[in-house]
Amino acid sequence: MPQQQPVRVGLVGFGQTGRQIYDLASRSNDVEVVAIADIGQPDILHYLLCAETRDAERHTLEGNFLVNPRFRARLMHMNEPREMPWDLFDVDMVIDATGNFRQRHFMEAHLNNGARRVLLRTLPGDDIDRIVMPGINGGDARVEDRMLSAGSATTTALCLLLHALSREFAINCGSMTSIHAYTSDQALQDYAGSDYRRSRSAAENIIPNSHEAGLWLGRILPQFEGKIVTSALNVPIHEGCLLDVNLVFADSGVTADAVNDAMRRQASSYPGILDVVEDPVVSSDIIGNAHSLVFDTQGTLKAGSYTVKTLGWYETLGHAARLLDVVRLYAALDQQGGAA
Ligand SMILES: NC(=O)c1ccc[n+]([C@@H]2O[C@H](COP(=O)([O-])OP(=O)(O)OC[C@H]3O[C@@H](n4cnc5c(N)ncnc54)[C@H](O)[C@@H]3O)[C@@H](O)[C@H]2O)c1
Repeated sequence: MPQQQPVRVGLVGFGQTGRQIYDLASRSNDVEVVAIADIGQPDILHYLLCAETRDAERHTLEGNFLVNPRFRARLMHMNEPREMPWDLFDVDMVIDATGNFRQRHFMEAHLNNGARRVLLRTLPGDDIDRIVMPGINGGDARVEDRMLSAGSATTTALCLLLHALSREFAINCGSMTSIHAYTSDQALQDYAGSDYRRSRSAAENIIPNSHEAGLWLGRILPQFEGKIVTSALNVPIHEGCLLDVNLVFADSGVTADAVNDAMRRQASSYPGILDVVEDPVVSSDIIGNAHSLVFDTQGTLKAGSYTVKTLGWYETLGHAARLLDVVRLYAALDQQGGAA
């Protein structure tokens, strides 16, 4: 059997998510990051990587290359998708981890420059080929897909909860609030931004925010199209997010214990992706956890006849891990079907 070549990834954006993807790939045996485009200076990007990772000495900067024991990645100081020369690096998948290039025309620019596929770290801004979540709708992926999104960390956590519970119960509708760590697009001090509340200091406030998960849910789980409303509260913590979901069940007999038991049973169907915690954890306990949802059995409460409230934890590391899972999913499809 011929040895399978590592999948070659190009990264756009070496921020929190980009660095997590790079570090995870450097510890894998099947994915290589071969080129990275970012507006940051190479020495600063290397410094940030080393500040956040364990075994920082594994990552060195050699000229314009970030080097680790498994591969070398060319750092490219550029900011326009149409200028990024993916053909020079024989890139299988470009991962956009900036959140800035969610429209089709940006994704087409990466494809025109030689990338075989493009994967967004965020929900898309336009209609694209597929929003893919391994373990949830990975079976729908097609070898001809080119423009992809892995959703977002919050969307994945919500989809996992709905996917797992709907295997055991009928769910009529619900609401989700993500109690979310602040993100780098928020201002530390009050600063005029894209909307009123997001112009207020992230370090000092609980900031109510919209969330697009509900708009795209039907593309991932068609049975929930238009049934779940979604929003966020951005809070002054650096990392660790909490998903608060109220679900209205069709059957009044569904108890909090039944929901917890179902999640305990279902967790084994999503290895490495969904976990269940029985301990009284708080947000900092979840940092470094690569699951996309850690369901909290102590948070489950029943209200009235049909409504059950649930809590679940997640952090961006889980999303970085899922992005690499999508890369692997398409590599396996290419392997089975021959690269299109
Ligand atoms: N981290 C989260 O919890 C979270 C949650 C939801 C959404 N998001 C969004 O996802 C995106 C990525 O998240 P992150 O936390 O990794 O962000 P980040 O700010 O840490 O990283 C973004 C990186 O992209 C680079 N960049 C920006 N514009 C660029 C351009 N034109 N060309 C090349 N590089 C460019 C920046 O220099 C930075 O290194 C952001 O839009 C963020 O708002 C993040």
